Amino acid sequence: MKLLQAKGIKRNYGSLQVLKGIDLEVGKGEVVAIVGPSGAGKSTFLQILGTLDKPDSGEVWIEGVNALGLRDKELARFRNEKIGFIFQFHNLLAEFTALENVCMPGYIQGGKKEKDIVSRGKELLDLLGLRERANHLPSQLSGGEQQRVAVARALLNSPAIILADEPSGNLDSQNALDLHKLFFKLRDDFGHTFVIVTHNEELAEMADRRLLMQDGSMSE
Ligand SMILES: Nc1ncnc2c1ncn2[C@@H]1O[C@H](COP(=O)(O)OP(=O)(O)OP(=O)(O)O)[C@@H](O)[C@H]1O
Repeated sequence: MKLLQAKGIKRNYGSLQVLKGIDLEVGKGEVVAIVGPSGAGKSTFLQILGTLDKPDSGEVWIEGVNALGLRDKELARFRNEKIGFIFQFHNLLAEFTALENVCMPGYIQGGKKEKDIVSRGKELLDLLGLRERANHLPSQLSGGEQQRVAVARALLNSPAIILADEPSGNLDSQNALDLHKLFFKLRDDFGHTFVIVTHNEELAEMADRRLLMQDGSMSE
């Protein structure tokens, strides 16, 4: 059983056929990059994989669960537990510290002890070289640090898969390279699995698979 399976994903916006029946299988510990021209539907596809958007037809299976078959509340819980998201703009909450932002998916999940959530949050900040930044607000962090906080947040619940949409799109080349290396370290050391939409060719070349999205279809 593959960790993630998307089958026959179709999505239209009005008369525009953005996704024309896309299949994708991702195994545990794989790093998959999706590239393609602007407007090709990469973000739309990633949103569907992340269960944030529903396709017009098709299926998304994660760890053997038919995600689109879940009801709203179950789906929200499943998403928070199984999927980590990293966006181009980190989307950190401005009024919360780095540590509080990282812990947020743990609080949302419910049923976890605050002490355990905080210790996991601190462990992740340590791992990502942000120990000294735990009590800083996002505005007090550099762009690279903010994005590493977002990575730590994505990892808090030890998700099955991490979906990243242009994660280095807002970073200078050195910070981008550092972030890319971090993804591979997280894969090598902990077996994390990534699907990354990117315009960054260097990252796409580093990935185990580079998929091209074009004209509503995807090819290797
Ligand atoms: N909510 C929406 N309503 C109508 N059309 C949309 C909507 N969202 C996306 N589209 C259209 O669907 C197409 C695919 O958009 P999408 O953002 O998935 O592309 P992309 O490949 O991620 O592009 P980019 O590389 O520029 O981010 C585009 O033509 C876009 O205009």
